[in-house]
Amino acid sequence: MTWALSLLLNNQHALKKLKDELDEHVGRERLVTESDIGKLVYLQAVVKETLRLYAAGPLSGPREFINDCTLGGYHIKADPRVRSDAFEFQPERFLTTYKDVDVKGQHFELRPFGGGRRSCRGTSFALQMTHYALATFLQAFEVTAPNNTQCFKDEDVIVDEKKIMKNTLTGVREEANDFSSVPNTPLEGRHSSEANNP
Ligand code: HEM
Repeated sequence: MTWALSLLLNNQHALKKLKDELDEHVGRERLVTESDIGKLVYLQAVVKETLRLYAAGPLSGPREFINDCTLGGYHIKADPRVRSDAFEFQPERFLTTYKDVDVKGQHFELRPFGGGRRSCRGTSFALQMTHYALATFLQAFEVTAPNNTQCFKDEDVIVDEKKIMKNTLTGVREEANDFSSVPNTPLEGRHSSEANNP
């Protein structure tokens, strides 16, 4: 969830596309439900692309091919040109070139949940919850980068993993929570702020 949000904030076009999809398929009169997820194909692509870039549990052993090699009869090139955009956040790849690739262990190029008999038992639950929580959060809140403008490369939102781990483990929050301006219901807040600026 953290990586998905930071990637979306650093790629505002993707954030807009995701919010447009929510507006189109769910609207603003009700909150998204789990039964909407199937229609939200861009949301699914965003989650896949996040899992591709930042595998939450790289337990199967992260690997990097720094030299050309042959493995099990397959020749593997250490050439970044094989997939030049590998480090780019491009959810669209899962709607086009890689549209049939899923994350459930059947496709060897993307296995954030592992594969085979010891693959993750929580795959379906984790995906359902990630889609649902991300969709609900984005539908209900306007998220912006700290400077409240579009992020550009030199001022990207940086996720400090060590700080997140420390805060998660100790339950510490960096900033004091000020809920005074939080509306009663998230959707109400979104509507009222937009009512002033239609
Ligand atoms: C995005 C969230 C998650 C990711 C990326 C993830 C990833 C993984 C990975 C890579 C493995 C090792 C698979 C292997 O050795 O081949 C694993 C194992 C496992 N995961 Fe997850 N997991 C997630 C969420 C969950 C959740 C929510 C649950 C339970 C509700 C869960 C339960 C398990 C269990 C029980 C195993 C051990 C399976 C075994 O060894 O037989 N995981 N997970």
